[in-house]
Amino acid sequence: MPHPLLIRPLTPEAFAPFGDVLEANRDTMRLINGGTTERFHALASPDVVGEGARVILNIFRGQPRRFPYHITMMERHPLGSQSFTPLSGRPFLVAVSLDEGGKPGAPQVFLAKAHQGVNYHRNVWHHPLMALGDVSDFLVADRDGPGNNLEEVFFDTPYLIQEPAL
Ligand SMILES: NC(=O)N[C@@H](O)C(=O)O
Ligand code: NI
Repeated sequence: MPHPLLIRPLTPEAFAPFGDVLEANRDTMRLINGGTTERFHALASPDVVGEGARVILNIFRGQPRRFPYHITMMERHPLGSQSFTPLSGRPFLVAVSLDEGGKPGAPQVFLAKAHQGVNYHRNVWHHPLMALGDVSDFLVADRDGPGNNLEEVFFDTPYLIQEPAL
């Protein structure tokens, strides 16, 4: 029987064990360009390791997930962080897990608003991109370079997510 999961609002505090929330946080704001631009400075810092590693920027075009949705696996990137910033003006789902002896614990699911992105810290368990509603584009900063940067674990019993109330 799948384990049902609740969906929580995405906040910097709740997401802190897993990474950073990318949003126009006034505490980070500095006026630039003669006062014509607000710079929300250093919301996160990409982290890539290994000889020949580099930070790259990508666009991911995600198909919307259908519900009820089963989380059957989680992944992590041991060699680099990975961030997702929505470009299509729609919210999306974020699922992350604490590490339990090298395996992902129960997923924690957050609803990211259309103006919120996330930066998964290096080696943090997360579910692949979960777009909502329609095909959605995301700006993704992650790692390119040699070495295996993907570890996947499949759960014995899936977890169940019901359609989020948007
Ligand atoms: N595989 C890939 O590049 N995407 C995943 O890492 C993901 O988190 O969506
Ligand atoms: Ni990933």
